[in-house]
Amino acid sequence: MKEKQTLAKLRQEIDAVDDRILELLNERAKLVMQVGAVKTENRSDFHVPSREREIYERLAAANPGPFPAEAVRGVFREIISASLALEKPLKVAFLGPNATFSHLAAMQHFGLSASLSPERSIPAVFEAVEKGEAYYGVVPVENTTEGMISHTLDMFMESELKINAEVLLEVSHFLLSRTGRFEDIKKVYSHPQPLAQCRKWLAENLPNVPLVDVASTTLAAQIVAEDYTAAAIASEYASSIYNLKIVKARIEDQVNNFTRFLVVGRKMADRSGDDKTSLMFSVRDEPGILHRMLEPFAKRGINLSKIESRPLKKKAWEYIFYLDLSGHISDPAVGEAVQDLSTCCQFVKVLGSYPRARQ
Ligand SMILES: O=C(O)C(=O)C[C@]1(C(=O)O)C=C[C@@H](O)C=C1
Repeated sequence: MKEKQTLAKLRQEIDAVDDRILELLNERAKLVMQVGAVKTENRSDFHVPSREREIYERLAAANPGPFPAEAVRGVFREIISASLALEKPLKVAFLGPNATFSHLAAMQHFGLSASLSPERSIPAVFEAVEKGEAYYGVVPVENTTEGMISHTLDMFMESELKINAEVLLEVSHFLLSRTGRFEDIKKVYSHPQPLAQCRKWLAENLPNVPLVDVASTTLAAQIVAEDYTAAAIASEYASSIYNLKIVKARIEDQVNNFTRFLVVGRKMADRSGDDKTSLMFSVRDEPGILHRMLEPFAKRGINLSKIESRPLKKKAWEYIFYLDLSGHISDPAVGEAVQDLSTCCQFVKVLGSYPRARQ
């Protein structure tokens, strides 16, 4: 009896707090709608990643607890996502179909109030944004075990879209089937990337079972939903959508398997104070060129976090380099270094400056 009374009293207090939270959420929503009206008048961007970063960081620093720090970010991501939808519903294209890791990355970045639309391929995501059918696009660009996803990098050769944000997602692969039993598995379906990322585990645990490449982890889950003798490697989220059992969780060979996604848009993102810039440039294959290329950055103490080269398909012995560096293109040192770089290159293209992702 005593317990019942205590719980009832505490729940009453929780209800009162919830009412206050709701009132404050509406007060906030009204302010955001005023921001939306100002932006409509001035034709400014509704989505401002640098402002969102500022909000998350200010609240993380101000949070006295015991409400967990990671949860503060999740709660505010949804508040901001819903607020932004009040200003203007944000359409975001991603590499589909639904339930792929790009879908999870888009949900992680834009929250559940954004209108997310699956596209068939990486070029189709770029095209949707270029044509204005979507405001942003989300595509994978590299994985910690498998390296760069060259399809995405190659898109920047022709496209004028800019990188507006990066999203880091811990990718965990699940072996899924209808029965959930190891002994029933006669075939394993997945996209080539997850198959590669689970190569060792598959060789040790299912050595004689054929592996079948399909276009996406979602397609693999769909096939397996109809076939009791097959298993799929897909996300945990796919198991709930396609009603599959988990045969084995987390079968990736390397723990801490992260995939990096890019958010592309038509404009350059504002400076947030902790940014990265991505560049692409081409040079002739001649002695000392690598040294000359890196000097403008070393001279100014600019940190380079990635350098990748790919042969230029149209011309033999010429290379395209992709470079990620610390700083925003509007920082004087970064701007000058890029200017210097252009004197020893055939061409330089700034792919975007964007807030550094937090893990
Ligand atoms: O401050 C703004 O520019 C807003 O539009 C408001 C708001 C928010 O909810 O706080 C919403 C969307 C933006 O991406 C950033 C912040």
